[in-house]
Amino acid sequence: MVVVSTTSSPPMDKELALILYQQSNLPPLSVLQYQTNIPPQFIWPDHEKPCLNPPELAIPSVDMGNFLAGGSLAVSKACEVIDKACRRNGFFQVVNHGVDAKLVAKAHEYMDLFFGMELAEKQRAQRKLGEHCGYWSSFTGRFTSKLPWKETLSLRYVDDKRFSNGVEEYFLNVLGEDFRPFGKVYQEYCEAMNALALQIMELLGVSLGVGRLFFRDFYEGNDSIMRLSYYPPCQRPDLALGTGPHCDPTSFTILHQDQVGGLQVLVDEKWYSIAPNPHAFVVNIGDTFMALTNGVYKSCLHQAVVNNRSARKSLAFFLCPNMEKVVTPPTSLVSDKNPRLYPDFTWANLLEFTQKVQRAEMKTLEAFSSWLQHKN
Ligand SMILES: C=C1C[C@]23C[C@H]1CC[C@H]2[C@]1(C)CCC[C@@](C)(C(=O)O)[C@H]1[C@@H]3C(=O)O
Ligand SMILES: O=C(O)CCC(=O)C(=O)O
Ligand SMILES: [Fe+2]
Repeated sequence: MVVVSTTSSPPMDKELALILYQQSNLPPLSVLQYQTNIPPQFIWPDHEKPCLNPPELAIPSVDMGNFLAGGSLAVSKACEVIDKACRRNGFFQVVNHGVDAKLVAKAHEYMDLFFGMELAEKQRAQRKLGEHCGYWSSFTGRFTSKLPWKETLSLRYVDDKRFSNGVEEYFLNVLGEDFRPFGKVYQEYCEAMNALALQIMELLGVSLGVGRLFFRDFYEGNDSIMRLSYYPPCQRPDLALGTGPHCDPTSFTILHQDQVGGLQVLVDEKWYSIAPNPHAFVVNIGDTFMALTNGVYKSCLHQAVVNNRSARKSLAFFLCPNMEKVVTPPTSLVSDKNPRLYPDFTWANLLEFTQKVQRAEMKTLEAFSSWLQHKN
């Protein structure tokens, strides 16, 4: 069933509307954003309906400036904050991170340009079924219910000299020479995120007592995902969700959200919002790192809500291990008292699970573990 209210929509090319209707039964969000009658595919069940005005989370801040300056007292202070946050819910933010504010601003600017393009142009980078990179929007996706109110562009970033210009080349190969400036900005942004991610890994190694280089080395050659998310306004933010409740299946995420706000996290069964801070990156532990620490550091349920006033953007760098690396916790984190919680796996296994078997939601790690054990 399609619910199309024609009252407040801007005009749309009739031929395009027809093609889209035939393909998916859903008009694109550029049309739906004006409608109060939203298609049922976007309406989330009652127990997952968005919480619109939750209290703000007092998110712990880690000053990377002190760490970068190299003082050992500063490192142990930062690690104390990280350890406490990661044992509890896996969310903290980093400030004085050394990433150029102009680069972050450019990355947002180019998102406006990309998502503002004609649909057919964006679809030249269409993400294929079962793959995790490319342009994606709900009406072209693999799901039919609990659709997220967003469009995304996901890019693969590999920390390997052999793919040193991989992001830039993606734009050139898929979208053409005119997109070189996009490629350059996101190449540079991914490199900055990778450098920051490896620094945070050093802090995580110290805070878990496994040594400063343990995780840093593990994530060398990482095969990560850079995702640009664009959330158009929605006339029924009480019914729809930009990104539904989930734990990131990845290792950790470094997120920059714009000033609009919409990121929420579930702590002790209650939703809290994470206020935008243009100078900070929000970091959250994902399921892969939770497994790598044998459950000591937690991944935590979060979501992104939408609003009826303005579009929202976020830039997420999902750090992932190299596809071949076996995710197995260091021996110091396993004992009779703390037996293994998850089987050994590779990121290739978990990625396959989220792309071909079950969408990442709540309890993905448990579902994945039993799928893997039955598969082998
Ligand atoms: C490997 C991934 C799958 C998702 C993108 C990255 C990391 C986060 C995952 C995701 C965002 C979790 C919520 C559901 C999802 C389908 C989405 O809303 O986009 C997930 C991504 C995905 O499967 O594409
Ligand atoms: O856009 C956001 O603020 C968060 C999105 C998110 O959690 C994700 O893409 O995994
Ligand atoms: Fe997430």
